Amino acid sequence: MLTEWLDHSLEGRTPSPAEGKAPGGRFRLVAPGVLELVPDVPATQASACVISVGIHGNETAPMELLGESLARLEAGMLRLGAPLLVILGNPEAIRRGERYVDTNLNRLFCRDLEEAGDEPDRARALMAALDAFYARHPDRPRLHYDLHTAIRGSRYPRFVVEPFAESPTPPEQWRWLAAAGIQAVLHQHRHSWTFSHYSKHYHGAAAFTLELGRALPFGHNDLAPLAPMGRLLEALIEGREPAAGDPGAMTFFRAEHELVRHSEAFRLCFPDDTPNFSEFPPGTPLAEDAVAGETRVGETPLSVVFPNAKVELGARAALLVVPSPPPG
Ligand SMILES: O=C(O)CCC(=O)N[C@@H](CCC(=O)O)C(=O)O
Ligand SMILES: [Zn+2]
Repeated sequence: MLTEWLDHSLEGRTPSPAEGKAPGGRFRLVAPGVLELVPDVPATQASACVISVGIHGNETAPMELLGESLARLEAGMLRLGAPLLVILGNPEAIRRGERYVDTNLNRLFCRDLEEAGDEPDRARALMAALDAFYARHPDRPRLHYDLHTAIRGSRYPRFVVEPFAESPTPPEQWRWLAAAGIQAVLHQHRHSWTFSHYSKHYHGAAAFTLELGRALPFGHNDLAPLAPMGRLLEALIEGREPAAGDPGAMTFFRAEHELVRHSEAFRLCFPDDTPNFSEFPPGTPLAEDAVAGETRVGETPLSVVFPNAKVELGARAALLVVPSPPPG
């Protein structure tokens, strides 16, 4: 049933049955593409965990990775030990194999959202599901891993974005992420209204956007480099303490500026396939925009992450980042 849930949700069918037993607990469908797993006996230290995939419809490796873990749970190779909310973010975009249908879902997770449309409606449904889930577990640590893949290659193929928020990230997260093969951490410098930011900002969750390689169609992903990440997800599902690695093995960055596309004529001054975290020396022209003019690197070298000249008007076209000391 758990593995069929992914397929049925993508086919737009309501999985049947909508609730039932799973090894160590039970499952229930909360909303289309939203599955709650409730352990019979949650481990004392277990977090209330949200794992989301497919917020962007063309980012398939996380769906395959999560599908493998759900299959192992269903087969009895894992035992549920933590309250878990599993989310398939944008089913219609996944069906089309596109990043989004009308607008980027991962910019809409704000309680003041007023826009109408399918993606705004989906954001409201996901925010409501997440609010209700965390409210059912008021005394547990909260965690949200929002799994993505990136459009371009990267000097660090596996990295996380730590959303900006008041609540500090618990230090064990750095050890878990290091053991899971994460190579770099990017600390956001301002509110970004992404799904992981929602959990951190409104619920104080330890929350990250995880970039797990490049976006490729279903069936073209090499999941081998993601095996340590799969082990982290499975430890969380079972309510076990995840393996700890050395955070010193990861490279830390913080965002310094954001390039925004203000006009149709916006263009980046470097090739489209420039890998994430490529560094540009002082004085390098980075972007030209009919409204904002030219952006150049100032006195400090800057590295570029998520460059994309074709974003919607008013949206982020790149993050400009600098190295930063490891936390703590
Ligand atoms: O590769 C790209 O340009 C985009 C990959 C992606 O979807 N990244 C997320 C990052 C979210 C964050 O800033 O936390 C996004 O753009 O939504
Ligand atoms: Zn994405």
